Amino acid sequence: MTDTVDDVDMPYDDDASQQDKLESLRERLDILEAQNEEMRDKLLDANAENNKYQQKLERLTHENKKLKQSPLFVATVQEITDNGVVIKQHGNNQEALTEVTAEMREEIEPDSRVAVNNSLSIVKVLDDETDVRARVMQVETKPDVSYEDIGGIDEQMEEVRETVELPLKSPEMFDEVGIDPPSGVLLYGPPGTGKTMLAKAVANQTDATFIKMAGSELVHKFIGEGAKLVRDLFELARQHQPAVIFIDEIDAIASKRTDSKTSGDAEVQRTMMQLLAEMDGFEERGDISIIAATNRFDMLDRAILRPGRFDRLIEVPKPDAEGRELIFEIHTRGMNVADDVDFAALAELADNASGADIKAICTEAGMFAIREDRTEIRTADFENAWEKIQHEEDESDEVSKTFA
Ligand SMILES: Nc1ncnc2c1ncn2[C@@H]1O[C@H](COP(=O)(O)OP(=O)(O)OP(=O)(O)O)[C@@H](O)[C@H]1O
Repeated sequence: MTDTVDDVDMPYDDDASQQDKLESLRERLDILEAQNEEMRDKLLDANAENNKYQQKLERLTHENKKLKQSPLFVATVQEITDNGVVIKQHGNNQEALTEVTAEMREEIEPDSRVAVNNSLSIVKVLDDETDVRARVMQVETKPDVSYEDIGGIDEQMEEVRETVELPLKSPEMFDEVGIDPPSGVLLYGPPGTGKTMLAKAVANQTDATFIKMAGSELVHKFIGEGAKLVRDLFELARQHQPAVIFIDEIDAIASKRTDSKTSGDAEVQRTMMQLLAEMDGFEERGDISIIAATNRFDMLDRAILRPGRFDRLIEVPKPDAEGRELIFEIHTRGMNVADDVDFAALAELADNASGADIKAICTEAGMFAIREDRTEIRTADFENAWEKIQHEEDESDEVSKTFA
C-alpha cells in the first residue's frame, strides 16, 4: 500500500515505469484478493465453530434449566366448587382446596389427573394413566438381541443365563427340588458395556416378554406415581409372563437414604419399598425375572441386596483387548471392510473404549468412507473415527465443565 502513497508524491518519469507500477499494483491486488478469500474461509469456519458451541450451550442451558425445575406432584380432582377446586394428592392422600384460572376450570372435571406445583396450584392436566404407563415402560415381545451379538463378557453372560434362564425355562425343577429360584440379578458397571443387551438377549432366548423401565423416569417425572408404577409394572409382567423386567438406573430409586426430608426423598423411599414388597412376594410373582442395572453401585441402599432380592451381583466391566476385538468383529459383520483391516490392532488402539464406543467407531468409520465416496471401509477410517469420537468426548467434557 505504501507504493501508492509514494506514487502520489513522485509523478512517473515515463510510460514504461508507469506500466511497471501498474503491473506491480495488479500483482499486489491479486495477492490481497487471495488473502481476502482465505480470511473469508477462516471467518466461515469460525462462524461454523461458533454455531456449534452456541448449539451446545443452548442444549446444556436447557438441560440445566430442566434439572433446576422443581418437580411436580400428581393429584386427582375431587370436586369443583365455587370456592375453588378440591384435589387429592397421590402418595400422601391429603386433600387440599386450590384456586384455578377460568381456563383451567374449563379443562378439568372430577377425576381428572393433574400435576400441581409446590404451592398446590394446578399446572397442567395429565393424560390417562395408561399413557403414563406406556411412556415409562417399554414392552418388547421379542427383543432382537441374541447372545452372538454380545462380545467380551462371556463369564457374565454365563452367569446371567444360569440365574435367569433356568427358572424361566424350567420353573418346575425348583419346585421339585424345593428351593426358591434366584430372585433378582443386578448388573453393575460403566455405561455402554452391554447390560441392557444381556437382559434383552435372555428375554429373547427364553421367549419372554421384555419390559424395560428406567428408575429415573419412575421418580423424577411426577411425584406420587412411583409406587403405583412399580405395582403396574409387575402387574403388566404377570399379564405377559414369562417376562423379564429390566429396571435400568436402579440407583435412582434405591440409593442410600439421605438425611434430608424433602418430599422427593420420601417419594423415592416409597417407590423402593414397593419394589422390595413386589420382590419379597415371590410366590405370587410367577414366571418373572428381574434384572436391574446401575453405573453407580456405590450409591445403592444395601436393603435391596439382601437375600431374596437382588442377590446375584454381576459386574459388567469395560472389555479387555480381546473383548474389544470381538466387539469390532460383531459390529462390522454386515459392513464392507477392506481385507487388510486388523481388528486386533484397532482393539489395541481404542484401549479404553466401551462396547458402545466401538459400535460408534464402526458407524463413524462407515461415514468417513461415504464422505470420500468409497463403499469399502479402510483402516484409516477406523483410526479417524476413533480420533473423532475421543475428541467429541473430550469436547463434551470440556463444555460440561465450562457450563457446570
Ligand atoms: N459387550 C458388547 N458387545 C457388543 N456390543 C456392545 C457391547 N456393549 C455395548 N455394545 C453396544 O453398545 C450399545 C449400548 O449398550 P447397552 O445399552 O447394552 O449398554 P449398557 O451397559 O446398558 O449402558 P448404560 O449403562 O448406559 O445403560 C449396544 O446397543 C451395542 O450396540
